[in-house]
Amino acid sequence: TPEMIKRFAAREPGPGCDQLIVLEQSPAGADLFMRIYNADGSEVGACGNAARCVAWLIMQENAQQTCRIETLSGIIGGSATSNEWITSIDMGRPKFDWQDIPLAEEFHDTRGIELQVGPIDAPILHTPSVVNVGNPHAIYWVKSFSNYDLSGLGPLLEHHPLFPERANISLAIVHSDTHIELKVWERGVGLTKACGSAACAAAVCASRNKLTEREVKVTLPGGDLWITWREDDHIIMTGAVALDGIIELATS
Ligand SMILES: N[C@@H](CCC[C@H](N)C(=O)O)C(=O)O
Repeated sequence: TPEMIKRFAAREPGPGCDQLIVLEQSPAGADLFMRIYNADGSEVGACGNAARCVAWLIMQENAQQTCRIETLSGIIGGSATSNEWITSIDMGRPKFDWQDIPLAEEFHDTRGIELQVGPIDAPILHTPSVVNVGNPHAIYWVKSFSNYDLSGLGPLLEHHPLFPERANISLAIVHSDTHIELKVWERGVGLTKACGSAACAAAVCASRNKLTEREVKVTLPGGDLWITWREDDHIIMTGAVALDGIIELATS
């Protein structure tokens, strides 16, 4: 139940988690169905970091080089790399239409929508890019993080009436045409150290806005991810998997 998930995910007394992942048999014949619950108990369609971890587990346990994971938003594919601890996920295609994100109002150009924070003539944040990569994201482009209190602004934007299904909110700094740095307020969670789907969302929006190449490194407080938006429109996320947290959980 949502109450049980909230208790399990609570950071106090801890260790807690951002998401609780439940693995089931896949009705569509993939290796598994991955059910994703946020810390607030809500069920959602995508989680890049969980996908990487679950793909790693499937491939290690079955000595496979690839795998298929069904989620509420479709089937995504995992593949092993030459490094045992680095996994790639094909996160599928981004959706940019306002109905698909979804937004409550029609916007033709989702590269930058009218959603500002602060006074009309001197907004603190403005013109976020929006995209759905299995879940909804809004990305504000900023020069530095120090002027913004994401823990204060995040909840307001997550619950803004423009987002009928709420949204994940990111602040993104474009350091170069191959490097983005990200801070994320996750829907149903709060500030996070890492968000794979936000990294994908920021990468495709940056490239769509001609701020970066189609292949970028995305730095989050918890580490780096490498995102490639392929010419066939699929987003490939590559990053590390570690077991330390799992060992800690299992023995405590
Ligand atoms: N909070 C997100 C789902 C989880 C995102 C995740 N941590 C990731 O790595 O992508 C949502 O509600 O959409």
